[in-house]
Amino acid sequence: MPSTKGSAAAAPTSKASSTPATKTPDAKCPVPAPATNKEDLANVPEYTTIPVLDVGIALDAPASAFTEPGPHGDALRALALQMREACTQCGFFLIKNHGVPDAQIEDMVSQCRRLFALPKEVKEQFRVGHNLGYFAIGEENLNPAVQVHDGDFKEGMDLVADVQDRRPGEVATPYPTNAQVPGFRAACEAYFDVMTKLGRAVMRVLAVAMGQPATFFDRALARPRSQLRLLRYPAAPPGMTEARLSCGAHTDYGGITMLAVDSPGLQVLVPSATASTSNSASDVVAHPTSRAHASIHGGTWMRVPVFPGTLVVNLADMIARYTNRTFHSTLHRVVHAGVDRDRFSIPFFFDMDAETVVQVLPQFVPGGELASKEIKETYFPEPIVFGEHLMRQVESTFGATGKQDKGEVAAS
Ligand SMILES: O=C(O)CCC(=O)C(=O)O
Ligand SMILES: [Fe+2]
Repeated sequence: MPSTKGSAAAAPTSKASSTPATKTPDAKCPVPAPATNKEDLANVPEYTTIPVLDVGIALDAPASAFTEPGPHGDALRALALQMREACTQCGFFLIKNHGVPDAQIEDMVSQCRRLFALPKEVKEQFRVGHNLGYFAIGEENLNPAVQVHDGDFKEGMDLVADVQDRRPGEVATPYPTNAQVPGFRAACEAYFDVMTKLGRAVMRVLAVAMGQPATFFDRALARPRSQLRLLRYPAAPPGMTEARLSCGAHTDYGGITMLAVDSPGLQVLVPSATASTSNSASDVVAHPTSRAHASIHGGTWMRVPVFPGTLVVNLADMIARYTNRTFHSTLHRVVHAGVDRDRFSIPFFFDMDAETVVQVLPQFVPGGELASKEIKETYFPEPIVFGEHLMRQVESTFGATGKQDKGEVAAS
C-alpha cells in the first residue's frame, strides 16, 4: 500500500453540464416543491471540486501513530486536517489508495448483476423485513414527504456481517445459494472484511479531525453495525421529477458511508458556502427528519463525478450530531434517467453499535474551539441512542407509500 502524504487535491474535471439546479422562492421558509415536470434533474452541474483524500497512509496506522512526533505522525495529522476541511465544507469526499482492489469492486458489481437478474420469485426468497434482505422497486421511499405516490425507483438487498454473538432479534442475512448466484456469499464476506478494515481506518482519521483521540470511536465500533447494500437502479426515461427519483433526497443515519458505484447518478446538495455557483436551491425536498441533519445553509444539487480507483465517502447523521452540524450529514439523491442501462451501486454503511449514545461534543457547542462560527444554537441538546434513530428512519422510509413493486414502469 503506498503511504504517500495525504492530499486534498480538487478532483479532475469530467464531462460537466451547467444546467442550473432547481430554484426555490424562499430558502428560509421551505414549502414542498411542486413537481415541476419538464426540468431535467439529471442535468445539474458536476461537483468538480469534490475533495480527494489519499488515505493510504492511514490504513495500517495504529491510533498511537497520530500522536507520534516525526514525519509519519505529521502526515497523519495533515490527513486529519484535510478530512476536517472536507467534512466542514460538504460532508462528501472521495478517497484513493483505500486498499480495496478494483477487481474486487468489479466482482461485487458482477454479483449484483447476477443477483438482480434472478427471477422475481427467487429474489422474494431473500426477503426478511425492513433493512435486511431483498426489497423490490418502490418499496423503500427515502423522501416520503415529497415522493407521496411512489417509492424510490430501485431494488436492493441489505446484508449484515455474520457475528458469533448474535443478539436477540438479530437475524442472519439470507444469502442466495451457490447454485443461485455462484460465489455470491464468499464475495460479500470478503467485501465485509476489507470494508470493515477501511472503515476503522477512516474513523480513526475522522476522530482526529473531530479534535478527539484517534481511539474515540473504538468503543462504539467494538461491534460495528456495518451494513452492506446492493442496489440496482433501472434506467428511467428522461424528465424525472422530485415526485419520483431513483433514490429520494435523504441523509444517511449512522457513522460513515463508503460507496462504490459503476456509473454516475449520485447527486449531493453542496452547501452554498462551498458550491462555486449561484444556482442555489434549498433543502425543501428533504425527508423531514433527515432535514434536521442536513446543511443549514441550503445548497446546490451537484453530480458526484466517478473517478476510477476512488470510493465516495459521506458522513451520516451521528457525525452531524457529535459536531452540532459543523460536519455535514449531507442530503443526497440519485437520478438515473435518460440512459439505457441499469446502474449498480454498493453502499457500505459503517455505523456504530446500535446502543451507542451520541451527544454533541464540547468543542462543537456554539463558541467551542471547533464549532462553525455561523452556528448559534445547539441543535441536538439531548443525547440520542443511535439504534433508536436508525429504527425511526427505517420505519418511516420502508413501505411509506404503500405502493411497492410496480414493476419497471415509466418514472414519471
Ligand atoms: O446509489 C448511490 O449512489 C447512493 C445510494 C444511497 O445514498 C443510499 O443507499 O443511502
Ligand atoms: Fe445515502
